Amino acid sequence: MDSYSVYISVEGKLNETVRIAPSLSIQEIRSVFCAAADVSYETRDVVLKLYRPDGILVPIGPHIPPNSPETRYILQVKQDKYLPGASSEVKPVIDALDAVSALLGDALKLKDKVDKLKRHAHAGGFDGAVGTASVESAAHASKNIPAIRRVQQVGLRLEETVPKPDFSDEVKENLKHPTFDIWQWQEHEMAYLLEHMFVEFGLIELYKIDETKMRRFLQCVRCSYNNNPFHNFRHCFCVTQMMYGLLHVTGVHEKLTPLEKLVLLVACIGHDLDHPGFNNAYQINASTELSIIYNDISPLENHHAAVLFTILKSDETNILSNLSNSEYKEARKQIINCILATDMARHGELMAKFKGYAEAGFNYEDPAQRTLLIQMIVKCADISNEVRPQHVSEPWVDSLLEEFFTQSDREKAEGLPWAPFMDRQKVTKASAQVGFIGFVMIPLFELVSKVLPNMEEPVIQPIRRALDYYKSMTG
Ligand SMILES: Nc1nc2c(ncn2[C@@H]2O[C@@H]3COP(=O)(O)O[C@H]3[C@H]2O)c(=O)[nH]1
Ligand SMILES: [Mg+2]
Ligand SMILES: [Zn+2]
Repeated sequence: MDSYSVYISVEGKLNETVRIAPSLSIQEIRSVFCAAADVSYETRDVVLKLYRPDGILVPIGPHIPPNSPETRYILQVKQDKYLPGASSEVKPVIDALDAVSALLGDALKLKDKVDKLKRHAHAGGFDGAVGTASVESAAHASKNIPAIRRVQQVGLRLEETVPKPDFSDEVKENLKHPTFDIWQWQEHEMAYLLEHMFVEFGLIELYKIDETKMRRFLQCVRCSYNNNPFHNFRHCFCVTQMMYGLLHVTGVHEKLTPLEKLVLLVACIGHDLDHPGFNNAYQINASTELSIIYNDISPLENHHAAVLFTILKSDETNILSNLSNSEYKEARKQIINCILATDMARHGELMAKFKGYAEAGFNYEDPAQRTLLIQMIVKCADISNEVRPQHVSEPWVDSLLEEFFTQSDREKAEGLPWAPFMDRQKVTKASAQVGFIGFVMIPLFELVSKVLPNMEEPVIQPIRRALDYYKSMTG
């Protein structure tokens, strides 16, 4: 198909004509629309919305339906801005974020205890140096962990509370599929779509979750994701939406208990909280505060779970406050299990265990097998970008490589070891994806499809198409 004109009106005022060729990449198509709207193009900060005259959203991709000057689409350009000043909703969120800071700052209180121990030990000839070093690092960490810096800035970063958008039935239905276009939504809209998932699973009613608490919780989560190229709030939304989509296309949501669905939602939402943009290998090799606090054992995943439960510890944002004690205990255990399972260092171990269960005939009656199943669903969702249509998934590869290259550049500059898959001299988009899809994604999704039905057409075939696409790029 040749290139064709698409007629648009920017924000309903300025008329423009853009030329679309199906050979353009999604980034090129977006940049053409940004140029028409006279805004600079940056994937992460700008959300483009294209509406038909009747108000229906048109997906921005290689197959925008042609129109005429009489049926112009309306282009809206949205930017997630953080306005100064606080609405009444903001204060409790700041309080909750303060709690994150206070909890991590608790490490400081340990210092007194260790100082006492040290005096005691010196009297007996014991050198307490090792203990002191780690506690000082923990104290140091409390000042340097990004969540705490953000707490100090949060007054400036929080957006005024925006009323809930009226999502159409079509949007609510699309949300249940892996084809959902995650680029069309601003951050507050993604937060409301997350809220909708709790509603749809009947969890708000069952667990008596207060609407205001839910919104504060999601706002607090949103503020506790960093603006990394890849590990940001939109990634959190993608993972949660894909988990929600997987439950629907496989029908497994009917086999899961409400508590398991609650666990899956909260775990996905919290799974990369406060990710610093540098992976566990960096944390460990650079002896960062996180690696010291967590003794090199999944430092990031432990931190994500700790930040999540700090947010949940504050009554203002505790969406689990009406669970019974035993339900809360179980939910907490399972959420932590799910988040810790996202450390790819444990990939082989979890795959082998699940393979054993799958080959023996998966037993839904066995609690250990159910736990592993929900961990595997979270793992699938976490690495699922290539399940999405190409125009949705491709920008994520650029973002991931940007984050990887920033890390390896820094490792080189700091004299630390770096991984070849993060090295800008060695990696291309195609080589990164051929390896990752072939060796990690396909084995994982095929294994899970031995237990969950109906994955072939909506989930596995798109992954195979992505593999073919990237293979064709390597020539
Ligand atoms: N090359 C490549 N790596 C990915 C992709 N999706 C996820 N990953 C990696 O898998 C990891 C899963 O956990 P993280 O989100 O911490 O970091 C992720 C990336 O390192 C992808 O599409 N391509
Ligand atoms: Mg992670
Ligand atoms: Zn993730």
